[in-house]
Amino acid sequence: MEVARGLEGVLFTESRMCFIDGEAGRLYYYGIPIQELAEKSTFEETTFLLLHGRLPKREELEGFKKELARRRALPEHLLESFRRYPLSAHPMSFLRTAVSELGMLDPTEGDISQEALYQKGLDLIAKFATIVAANKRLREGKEPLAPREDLSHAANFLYMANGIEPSPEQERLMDAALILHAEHGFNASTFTAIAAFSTETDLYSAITAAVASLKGPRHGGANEAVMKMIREIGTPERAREWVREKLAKKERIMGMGHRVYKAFDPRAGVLERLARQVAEKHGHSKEYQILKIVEEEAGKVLNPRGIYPNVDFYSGVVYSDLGFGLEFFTPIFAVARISGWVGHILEYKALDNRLLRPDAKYIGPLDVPYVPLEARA
Ligand SMILES: CC(=O)SCCNC(=O)CCNC(=O)[C@H](O)C(C)(C)COP(=O)(O)OP(=O)(O)OC[C@H]1O[C@@H](n2cnc3c(N)ncnc32)[C@H](O)[C@@H]1OP(=O)(O)O
Ligand SMILES: O=C([O-])CC(=O)C(=O)O
Repeated sequence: MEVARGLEGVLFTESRMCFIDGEAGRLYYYGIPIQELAEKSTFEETTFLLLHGRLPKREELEGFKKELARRRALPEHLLESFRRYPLSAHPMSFLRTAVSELGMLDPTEGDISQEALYQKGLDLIAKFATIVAANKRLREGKEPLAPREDLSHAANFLYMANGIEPSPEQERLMDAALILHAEHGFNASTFTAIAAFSTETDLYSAITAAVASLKGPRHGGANEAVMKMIREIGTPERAREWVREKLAKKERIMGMGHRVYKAFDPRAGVLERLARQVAEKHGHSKEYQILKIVEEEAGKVLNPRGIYPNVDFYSGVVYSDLGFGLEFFTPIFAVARISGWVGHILEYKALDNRLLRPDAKYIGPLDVPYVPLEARA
C-alpha cells in the first residue's frame, strides 16, 4: 500500500457540507457559492445552513436567532474561573481551557445522542463569542460585558469585545468574516474534531481538540503570523527585499499556500476586497500595501508552484479595523469555525461515526532481542 503523506488525497468519508474545487479556486457550502453567502447571508443563517443542510424560512431563521441569543451568557462559575486564568495565556489557550471547563459544568456532558449534540452544539456556537470577548476585556483590565439578546451574533460579539455597539458597516464586515471562516471541509481542526469524536468521546472534548488544532501556525494560527510578518517588514519599501530573503532561505511566507487550493483561495479574494475597503476608508493602508507587495513578490516564485494567498492572508487587516489585537485573530476564526465543527460532528454521527484509525507503513526491524539493562553498551 502506498503511503499518503499528510493523508493527502485520502477520502475517509462522504459529506454534503462543503465542496472545494482547488484547481479553480471555488468553494460552496451545501452547494451555495461562498461569495454569495459572504455578501448576502448572516452568521446565524449560514450556521442554520451548516447544521440543517438548507437555508431557513423566515420564521425558522427568527426562531434560530433567538435560540442562539438566549444561549450566549456564560455560567457564573466559568466567569469566576476566568479571573484565575493567567491573562498572559494566549487567547487560544484561554478558549481551549474554557471549552473544556464548560464540559465539566454540563451534568449531561457525555450524552452524545443526536438531539443532545445539536443542543450542546448550539450552546457552544453561541458561547464561543462570549468567551473570546470576555478574554479581550479582561486582558484590557475591564469587566466582561453581559451579552445583549437584541443584537445579531456579529454585532453582539463586537459589542461585548469593544464595549460599544458597532455601526451597521462594522456588523456587516464581522458577519462576512465569520461566514467566510465558518466551514472548510476536512481541514486539520475539523478532522481532529471528527477523529476525537469517532471514539464516542463527548462534544466538549472533541471541540477542545479542534481548538488546539486550529491554534497551530500552519492552520488557523497563520492569520496572527501574517500580522507579525507585516510588523517585521515594517514599511512597504522593505517588503520586496524581505520576501526575496525569506524565499532564498527556503522559509515559508505565512498566509500563502494550501493543501487543497492550487489557485487563489476564493475567501482570500473576498477578504482582499474588504481589507482594501477598510484600508482606504480608515487609513490602515500601510498594512494592506505591505500585503499587496508580498503577494506580488512572493507570487513570482510561488504562483507557478500553485501557492497563492489563503484565507489567513488578508483577514488580519479586517480584524484590526474591527478593534482586535493580533492575538485575537485565531480566536475570531474559532468563533466562526465552531459552526463547521458542530455541523461535521452531527453529519458524521448520523452517517455511522466509524472509528478513525489510519495506519503507517512499518519500516523498522522485527525480532530485535531484548538486551538486559546491565548488558547495554
Ligand atoms: C486556514 C488554513 O489552515 S489555510 C493555511 C494556513 N497556513 C499558512 O498560511 C502557513 C503557510 N503555508 C504552509 O505552511 C503550507 O502551504 C500548508 C501547510 C498550508 C499546506 O502545505 P502542504 O500542502 O502540506 O505542502 P507542504 O508543506 O508539503 O509544502 C510543499 C512545498 O511548498 C512549499 N510551500 C508551501 N507553502 C509555502 C509558503 N507559504 N511559502 C513558501 N513555500 C511554501 C514548501 O516549502 C514545500 O517546498 P519543497 O517541496 O521545496 O519542500
Ligand atoms: O482546508 C484547510 O486545510 C485549511 C483551511 O483553509 C481552513 O480550515 O479554512
